[in-house]
Amino acid sequence: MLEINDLSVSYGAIRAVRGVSFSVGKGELVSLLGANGAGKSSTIKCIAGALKAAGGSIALEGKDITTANPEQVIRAGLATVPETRDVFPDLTVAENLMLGAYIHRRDQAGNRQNLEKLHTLFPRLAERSNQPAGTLSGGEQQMLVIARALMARPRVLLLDEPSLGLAPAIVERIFEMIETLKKSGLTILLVEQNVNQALSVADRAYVMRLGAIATSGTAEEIRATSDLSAHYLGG
Ligand SMILES: Nc1ncnc2c1ncn2[C@@H]1O[C@H](COP(=O)(O)OP(=O)(O)OP(=O)(O)O)[C@@H](O)[C@H]1O
Repeated sequence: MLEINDLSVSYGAIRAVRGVSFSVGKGELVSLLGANGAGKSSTIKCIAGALKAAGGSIALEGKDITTANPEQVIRAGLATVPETRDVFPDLTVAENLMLGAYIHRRDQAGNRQNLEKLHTLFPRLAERSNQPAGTLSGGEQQMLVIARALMARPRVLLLDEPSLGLAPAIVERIFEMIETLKKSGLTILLVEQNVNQALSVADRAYVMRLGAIATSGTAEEIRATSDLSAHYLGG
């Protein structure tokens, strides 16, 4: 579904991502793990079209999207939920969701149908439809940005640190939703600092360290890797 080959990302002289390769199969949930500064967000931003690749390639369902801009990436079938979790605070929950459906704006019937489906998955958002998004709690805003990305009807979803700064009980609920999305057949790439939570839902994982893939395997293999903490602690 998603094939990253020898990807590099630079900020001027800083090489944040150095020849990273990985893949995500259809219906798979793959997690990208690693300590602060390992290069996870830079990788995600590059896939999403928000950063230019300095080298390598990105293919979605066999189609090259390496130089695609963010709108072209979404149109190709890949939506991203950035870690910044930014909602439009003065717009209502419903208006925020409709902005996610921008590329399908001529298909109002399809959008209504998709919105109904998402309201079943996120009942809290249905209850808060007419409330300004800025008044939602952190967990509700996270649900809103995930639902807004799903309004684009992607086949691949990129989630950047969905648990960041949320209380443990809310994190549990966010991960339950991620599992539900996976069961619906969605292909997911999940960037996380919360290793245990990520491995509890992931089929496979890649661990990044200093801009490169340090280790990879099934969730069980990664869990059993004795040097996982070393990757996190920089050992
Ligand atoms: N806009 C930028 N300008 C310069 N350097 C940057 C910029 N963004 C990131 N970097 C650097 O690139 C490297 C990788 O950062 P990145 O945010 O991709 O890591 P990360 O694994 O996502 O970390 P975190 O979990 O803290 O978000 C870091 O050394 C960081 O300082």
